Amino acid sequence: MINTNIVDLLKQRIQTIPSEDGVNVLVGPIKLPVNLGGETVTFQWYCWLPLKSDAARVCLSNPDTETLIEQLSSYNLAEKQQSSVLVYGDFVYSEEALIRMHSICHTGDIFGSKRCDCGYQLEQSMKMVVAHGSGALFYLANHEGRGIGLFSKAMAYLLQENGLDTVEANLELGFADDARDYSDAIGILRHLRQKPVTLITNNPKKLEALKSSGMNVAGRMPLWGDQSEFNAKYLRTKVERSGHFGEREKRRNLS
Ligand SMILES: Nc1nc2c(ncn2[C@@H]2O[C@H](COP(=O)(O)OP(=O)(O)OP(=O)(O)O)[C@@H](O)[C@H]2O)c(=O)[nH]1
Repeated sequence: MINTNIVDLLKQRIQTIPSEDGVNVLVGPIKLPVNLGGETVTFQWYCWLPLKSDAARVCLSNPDTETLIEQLSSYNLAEKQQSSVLVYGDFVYSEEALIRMHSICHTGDIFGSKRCDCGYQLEQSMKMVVAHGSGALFYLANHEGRGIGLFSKAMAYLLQENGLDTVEANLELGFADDARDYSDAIGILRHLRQKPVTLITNNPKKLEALKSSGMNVAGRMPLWGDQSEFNAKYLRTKVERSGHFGEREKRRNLS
């Protein structure tokens, strides 16, 4: 039996959002002051928990906070990763908002690896959202290595050290070049905002996923930078083999 005060406190910030194959339980907003290039910027942070099949059925038939809290410890969540989103400004009502769907990169985002441009893109896109005045950064935790997972990415790196490019390495290990799915994140985005969004990306697949969901996409903002001898081949492969928009392709206004 959970203390009723605890349940009352949490239930105001917990929502259940139907997804393609279950539900996403969204918790937030939570005030999050962030050090962004030496300045403290306050975001509103939300985290979501995808529940599929049985767990989703239980949650849908009995969507109360007490049941959720009781079941939490059985989900073994520290062994899995949950995605989250940092929201900035008047996200519901602002006429324009910048969105970044950032795929987790343990090596680039946490260690600052220069083999890719992920760490740079993460910090830069947060700065862009803040400078714009309204937007959101989705941090997608089930996207590591374009969906192959961290351990497999480590194996892919070894293959790349022996001459394979990013696409070839993924394929040789039996994966698709890009196995990422955006549907849960898009469901959360649509829950948080209906007005148009501009997506920060060089990846046409992200843009297409958002547009085909019915989301109102006003345009695209490119994000290139932090190029070095260490990531030159990686960046070239993105454009030449994965179909990313090149650096010289102008930002697109889709409206
Ligand atoms: N398999 C694999 N994944 C990588 C490698 N380097 C970075 N990644 C992953 O690639 C993902 C980022 O994808 P990118 O193709 O760099 O960029 P994108 O997200 O498709 O496009 P942008 O929105 O323009 O950044 C992250 O999940 C990284 O972990 C690599 O060498 N091999």
